[in-house]
Amino acid sequence: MRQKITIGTRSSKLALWQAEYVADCLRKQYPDIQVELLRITTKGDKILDVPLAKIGGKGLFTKELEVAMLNSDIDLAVHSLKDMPTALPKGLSLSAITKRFDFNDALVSPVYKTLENLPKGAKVGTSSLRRKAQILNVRPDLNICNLRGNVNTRLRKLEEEHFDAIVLAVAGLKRLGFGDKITQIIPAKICLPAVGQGALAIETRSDDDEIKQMLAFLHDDKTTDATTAERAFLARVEGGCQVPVGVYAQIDEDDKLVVEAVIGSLDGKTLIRDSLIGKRENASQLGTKLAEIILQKGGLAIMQSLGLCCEK
Ligand SMILES: NCc1[nH]cc(CCC(=O)O)c1CC(=O)O
Repeated sequence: MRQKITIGTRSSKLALWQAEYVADCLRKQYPDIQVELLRITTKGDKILDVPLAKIGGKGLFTKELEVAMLNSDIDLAVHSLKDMPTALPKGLSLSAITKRFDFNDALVSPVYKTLENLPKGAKVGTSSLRRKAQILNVRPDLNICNLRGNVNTRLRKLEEEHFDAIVLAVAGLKRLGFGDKITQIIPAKICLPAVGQGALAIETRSDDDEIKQMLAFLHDDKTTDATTAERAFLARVEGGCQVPVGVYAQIDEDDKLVVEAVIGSLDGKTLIRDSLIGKRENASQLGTKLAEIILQKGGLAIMQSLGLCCEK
């Protein structure tokens, strides 16, 4: 067995927390192995002032890490699953998906606390088209303004730029110790999360069987099945975070997989939302099928109006 494992990570506080978390798990599991972090800057980290939807490009936060892995500078990369493109570069695999604890989005609104309580026309910060469309659907009066940057930056801008509320993932806030700033967990019936939100993905070289085996203890079956359906949905609509697409899958009490998803128009007036239930072993087909249904019910027209084609 190898003596040392090098984990590649972005340098944002959230990325470092995630990489440290996996490093600690590995150190506990394999006390004799040295585990190190190597910080790598990605394009997404460099372009901070442009809404992600405008930069486009898949794998904005992952590409440089993948190059390092293919060069064997690092053995694995830790990502938020939601930042992972649905198709990985040749030679790389998703080797473990960790247990998901929090999938929802959160409102941070020190004065008004909840969406319902926000005054008419309140200034709400998010650059996510998914969050924007779903929030406008229930509160068309709100003034949604762009808010980019990592979690710490966004919390700082909440005050500096006088937002009445900002929207962030519960998972990221909690990981960084900002759980107490959350004033409302936005229910999934209002806002479906991004694909894979709240789960960590560990990426390795496809042929590195040793590291894959070493990571097996971090793998969570239920989260993997659920996020497999979510990623299949996204792969079919080819949305990324550039379109208002939300999807959430979970395993119910009968061990069935329940997938819910939405495609929305940018103004939030139209939300095409539906759900499917099926067997866990058919996760991928279930996600694809739900995508077909939602596209057919009007999702395709929305995608086309955005200049995004997903006909297959
Ligand atoms: N887009 C950036 C990003 N990538 C992962 C998370 C949060 C952690 C997660 O969803 O697992 C965040 C911040 C956010 O959306 O608020």
